[in-house]
Amino acid sequence: MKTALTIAGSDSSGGAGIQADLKTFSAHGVYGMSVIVSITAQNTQKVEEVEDLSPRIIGAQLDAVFSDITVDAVKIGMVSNPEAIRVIAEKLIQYKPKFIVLDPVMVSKSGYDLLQPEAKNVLIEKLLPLATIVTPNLFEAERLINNGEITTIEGMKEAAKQIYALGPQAVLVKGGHLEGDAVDVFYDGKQFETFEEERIETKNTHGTGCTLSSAIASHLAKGEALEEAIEGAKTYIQGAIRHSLSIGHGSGPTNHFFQWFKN
Ligand SMILES: Nc1ncnc2c1ncn2[C@@H]1O[C@H](COP(=O)(O)OP(=O)(O)OP(=O)(O)O)[C@@H](O)[C@H]1O
Ligand SMILES: Cc1ncc(COP(=O)(O)O)c(N)n1
Repeated sequence: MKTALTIAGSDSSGGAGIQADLKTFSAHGVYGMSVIVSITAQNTQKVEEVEDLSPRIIGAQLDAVFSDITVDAVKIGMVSNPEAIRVIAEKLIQYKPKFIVLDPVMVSKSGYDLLQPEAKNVLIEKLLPLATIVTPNLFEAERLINNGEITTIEGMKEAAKQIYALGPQAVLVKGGHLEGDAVDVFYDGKQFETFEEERIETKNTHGTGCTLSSAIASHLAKGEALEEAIEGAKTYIQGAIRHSLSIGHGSGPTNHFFQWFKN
């Protein structure tokens, strides 16, 4: 069985973060493992509190996994602070996993900062160059390049190019927050490709970015080429949003088992 590792924050409500990633890996038939960077007390309405784990225990989790198990793909989500980012980068350079999908999580859908402001430049410097692909949403893409608001597909293409110049092997700028269809723009330094699905009208989009990035990691772990992996992940996220769950009083989670259990 192929394996994937998520390095991210825990979401107590199970809709985003580590929990969404592990459910996504399972739904793809990939064996999931986790390195927890931070613990959030959150639900579908808000993030109440965040507590970061020490760089020491983050490093120890990474050593424990990589020293024993072959990791076919890594997904990185919420990394919270500069010290955590530094130890993650150091260990990834040491262990050299074949694929790294970096979701540069900055702010929760409910508006809480999940990346400390001073950590942004460390993420750019230390993690972007290690990424097989980085998957910012519009807000994150704007913050990565500090070049104004992105409001069009052309703007997403320009942003993808500028983010590519920061060192990742490829970029997928997600258009979930744009008007109209859900269009994501891919750039790998050679060509652009757009991945398009019909927009689904729902408030239940908690964890969509986490789900998409771990679905890409799952497909890469199974040996698919990058564009094929994105295509597969985009089909998956569409089903997971279409059958998303009205759990809680706020923005409900994606449904990872929609093939078997439609809500
Ligand atoms: N309402 C929707 N209908 C269809 N696809 C959507 C919808 N909202 C988001 N998507 C898709 O879901 C994926 C995640 O995009 P989004 O821009 O929401 O990421 P995100 O903001 O990082 O997510 P989150 O922070 O909630 O985890 C993208 O492929 C996007 O196109
Ligand atoms: C631990 C963790 N990681 C990521 C997100 C982003 O997801 P969303 O933007 O849907 O709130 C989150 N809320 N919590």
